[in-house]
Amino acid sequence: MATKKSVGDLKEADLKGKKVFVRVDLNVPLDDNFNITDDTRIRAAVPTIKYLMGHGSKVILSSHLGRPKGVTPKYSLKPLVPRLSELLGVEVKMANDCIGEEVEKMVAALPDGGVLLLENVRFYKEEEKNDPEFAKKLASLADLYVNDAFGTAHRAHASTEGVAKYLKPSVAGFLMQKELDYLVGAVANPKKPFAAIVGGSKVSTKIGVIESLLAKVDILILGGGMMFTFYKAQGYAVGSSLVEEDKLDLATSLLEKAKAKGVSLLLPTDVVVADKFAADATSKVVPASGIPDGWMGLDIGPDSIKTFSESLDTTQTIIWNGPMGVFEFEKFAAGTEAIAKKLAELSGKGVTTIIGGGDSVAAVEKAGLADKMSHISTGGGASLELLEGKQLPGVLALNDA
Ligand SMILES: Nc1ncnc2c1ncn2[C@@H]1O[C@H](COP(=O)(O)OP(=O)(O)O)[C@@H](O)[C@H]1O
Ligand SMILES: O=C(OP(=O)(O)O)[C@H](O)COP(=O)(O)O
Repeated sequence: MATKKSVGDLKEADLKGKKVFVRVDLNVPLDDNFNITDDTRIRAAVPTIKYLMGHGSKVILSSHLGRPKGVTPKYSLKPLVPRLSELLGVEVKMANDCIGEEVEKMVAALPDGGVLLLENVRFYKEEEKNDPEFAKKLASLADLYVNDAFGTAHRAHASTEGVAKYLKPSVAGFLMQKELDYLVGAVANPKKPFAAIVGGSKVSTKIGVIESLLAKVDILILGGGMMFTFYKAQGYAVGSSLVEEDKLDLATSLLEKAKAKGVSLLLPTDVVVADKFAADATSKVVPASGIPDGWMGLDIGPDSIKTFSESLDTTQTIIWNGPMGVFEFEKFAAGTEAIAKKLAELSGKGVTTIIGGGDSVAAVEKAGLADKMSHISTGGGASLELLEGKQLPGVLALNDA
């Protein structure tokens, strides 16, 4: 992917007094009372917005929230205004729509350095259809386009892709740039030795990532639910653990590929097994080759934690995608927590540690270690696609540097 022009490359004259359409990903979790339960994505959007405010731009913020079908009050962006205002230190104005006359009036009334938040762009079905007329209407509100919505960059929607056709320049925001620097840059040119840790529930959702990383890493550590498909492929009994029967051949071929490429592939040597899939299940540690009938593996065991930690001690760059066990249950969270702690410790020693979105981020946050890592991605699906080596439409649409 060619390097994209960044908001930091624009000159004072490009920004002062200009109306800037900024696509951000403010798709944050809200509880039943509309309280924000995790404001990471709002905080991550702040540097670009503050930069534009500081350069005298009129900032028009656009985002989606959830997956509404038409106008759905539950998915309004209004509950985000107080937190956004607090973080930006200004009173953010809120529009009741994202296009139309009312919105145009509000944009016209914005002072230099002012911020207007448009209502959920997915209230229009045209957004996800990437309808050109709708994209034109969004574009007509502004003079230039900044895309800082990394979490939605894998979607070719009107506000993430279409709008770039009608606004020049179209540039990347600071968050977008940081995500690409780590998830593309650091992975393509890592300080070596380079290790990848891949976990999560299924092999099928991670095949692309494993294959793509096999070409780059020195060490590949596999854990989580997917490990049992690899065990079974090697002839081990797996009890009632999660197995994808139709992926056994694929698991064998991935093991062979790793060997051929000289990648040190580590599978857990011991497993925490449970008598049922529940938080209060009876559990015990068994060797990988000794999973009893009727028991299911829900975490990696202490020997595996030790072996994985020792091999990570030798590395300079680590990327992690997918938990080591069912970390949502306290009893089976030890493996994931230990890996999170190890990465935090190694970050402190100068190792580059990258957490590739999704549940691994939730696990690191649960362990209170988020601020210790080199980079935590704000995108689940988007980071997965990047790690698979795919191009993101929201990035492709931007002007080259
Ligand atoms: N041994 C296991 N058996 C069943 N599910 C597991 C196991 N280990 C991890 N998981 C589950 O995998 C899920 C995360 O998988 P995935 O979505 O692939 O990860 P990520 O979101 O990080 O990419 C978690 O909900 C976790 O409980
Ligand atoms: O939360 C998001 O995706 P993620 O859960 O994969 O990180 C993004 O805001 C994209 O949302 P979408 O998957 O409804 O297009």
